[in-house]
Amino acid sequence: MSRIAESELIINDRGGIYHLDIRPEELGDNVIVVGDPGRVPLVSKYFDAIEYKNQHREFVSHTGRVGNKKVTVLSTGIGPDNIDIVFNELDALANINFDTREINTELKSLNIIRIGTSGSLQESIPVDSFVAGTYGLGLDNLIQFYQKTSTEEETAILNAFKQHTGIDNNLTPYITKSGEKLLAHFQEGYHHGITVTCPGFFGPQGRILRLQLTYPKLVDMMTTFQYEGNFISNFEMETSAIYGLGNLLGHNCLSLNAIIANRIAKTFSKDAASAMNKLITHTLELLSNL
Ligand SMILES: O=P(O)(O)O[C@H]1O[C@H](CO)[C@@H](O)[C@H]1O
Ligand SMILES: O=c1cc[nH]c(=O)[nH]1
Repeated sequence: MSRIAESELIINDRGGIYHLDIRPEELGDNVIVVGDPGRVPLVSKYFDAIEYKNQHREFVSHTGRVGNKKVTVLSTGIGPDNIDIVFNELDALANINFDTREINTELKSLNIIRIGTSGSLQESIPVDSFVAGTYGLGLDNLIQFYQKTSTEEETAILNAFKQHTGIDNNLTPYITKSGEKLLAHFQEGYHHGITVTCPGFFGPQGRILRLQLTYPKLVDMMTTFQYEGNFISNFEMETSAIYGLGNLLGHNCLSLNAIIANRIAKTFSKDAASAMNKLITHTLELLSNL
């Protein structure tokens, strides 16, 4: 097994990984990722005990116990580029020996659940409701840097999406299925649909303030997309990268989002904090019983 060099796997003075500043023994097998660093204590306040707290840049993490489960809640910041850092470093903590710098012979699969906020692309999915993403469809280009293979089902949905939207070669969308084992637990109380990930909040999500858009019809095209029972429920800025990298690395991933904006009804939640609190408590309850 070859040794990974100091420039590739960067370990700081206290034995923590470079960006996350977490040590291998400080990571739970169950990881909740949230975009907003301020959301980390809103999750960990429901832990039965907190054992570790770390912070470096936007990556705040608390690790503790929920029932008999060791759980880490970690903020990712915004966007697929941050997910590249978070997922490679989480996987290194789980699957690389920090003393020998070699990949472990037995690989660990983490349960990784995103608890995020999102915009709805269907009038029937109102603000303050919850979506569990069946697939992550990326309009970002992160996965193009990795050797990804796709299932026939993923390829068929992606081809139908490209045909329906008439998207040009400047965009290279990709799609990955959610972790089915986790999704099976998040049924009642959740809408299910494809979560689209955009590499921006404004232009890529069709918002116009002062700049005109290259793809002004993209939101409409996403709303009307249908393929063999699959449709696009919502969009945000991390899920495609979470499902894409999580799948390549062998982790079980699920993206849960509280809808705070409905882009079709043009409404915005009046109490997003309550919706988020409900999603957090429900997720922890289900996680503790997995
Ligand atoms: O609330 P979080 O988890 O950050 O998620 C959503 O909110 C941010 C944009 O406001 C993006 O990160 C988007 O994915
Ligand atoms: O519309 C929205 C709401 C939350 N997060 C997003 O990325 N978009």
